[in-house]
Amino acid sequence: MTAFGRTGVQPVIRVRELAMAYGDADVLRGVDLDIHRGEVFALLGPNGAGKTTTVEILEGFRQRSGGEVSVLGTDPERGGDAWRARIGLVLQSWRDHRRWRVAELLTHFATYYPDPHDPAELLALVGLTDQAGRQVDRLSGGQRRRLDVALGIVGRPELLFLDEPTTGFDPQARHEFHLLVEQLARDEGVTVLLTTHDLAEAERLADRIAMLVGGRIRACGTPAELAREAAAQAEVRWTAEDGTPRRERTADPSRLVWELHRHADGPIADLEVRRPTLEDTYLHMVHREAEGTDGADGTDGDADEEVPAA
Ligand SMILES: Nc1ncnc2c1ncn2[C@@H]1O[C@H](COP(=O)(O)OP(=O)(O)OP(=O)(O)O)[C@@H](O)[C@H]1O
Repeated sequence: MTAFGRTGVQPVIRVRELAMAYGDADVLRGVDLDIHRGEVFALLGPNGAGKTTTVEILEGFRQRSGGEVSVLGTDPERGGDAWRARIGLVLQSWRDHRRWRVAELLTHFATYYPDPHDPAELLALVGLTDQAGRQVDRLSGGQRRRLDVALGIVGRPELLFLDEPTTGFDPQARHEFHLLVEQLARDEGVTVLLTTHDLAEAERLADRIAMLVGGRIRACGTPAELAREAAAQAEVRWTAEDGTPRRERTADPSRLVWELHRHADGPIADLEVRRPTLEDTYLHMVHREAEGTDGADGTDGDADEEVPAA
């Protein structure tokens, strides 16, 4: 974990009390976020939680109902062409230019930007060199998505929005895409905001993860911090002295292991501690919200906090 939030540098994305209502329906009820330069940040949440709404507000495509938003130092509602050129979008629904050839399309998009990537180099980077002369509508789903990514980054954006980027990727393509995102963040300092339903992808790629549930950020931090905040329980497994397999869930596995050792005559057979996964944490958060047991007490993910409030 880097020292994001402690540098005093203006975050790339700063959101305070963001509210959004569609008619009578409150979708966002006071979202706070700080996302810093070079950070890969994942926004998770159940269907209909408001992830796309949030991202569209940040991209300047949707007008918010309330709150403050700054993206690259500008309110997206007032962002002009120069601001937009600093942002890359990889949307879910890009379906234009079917009859163009891959290299032609990328070269054409490059002309919109002052300092674009070299199209041939970019095709190599996303693994599409062999498809350079192919018509867009002859690409496979995964190849098409790689082209979407190439189009999203051709202008050397400082900030890249990735909306469910690897849907339809095979495992190899997904792996290569993850390497590409890591490279963009690490080598070029690109800030990435990713929405995904793939928890393994979020865990693999993101420096920090925010969980948007019930119109608020319910938790924000590294996967380990989220697990602590959710107090999701670890599972301890062992084989008892009479040979019976045992398992117990606990928030304090080291105490349980210590107790086991205190009462045992020798080593504990097959002892195993399984820490809560991001999926455990996520499901815990979503269930807590559904049951109305979340206090909504202001711990909603001020991303400046290195360790979220317990
Ligand atoms: N233009 C709109 N008019 C009215 N309601 C909308 C509009 N767009 C979204 N909504 C509603 O707002 C809520 C949030 O939608 P949004 O698409 O932001 O969720 P999401 O978290 O991106 O969901 P998913 O994971 O399914 O993509 C949903 O209940 C949706 O029906």
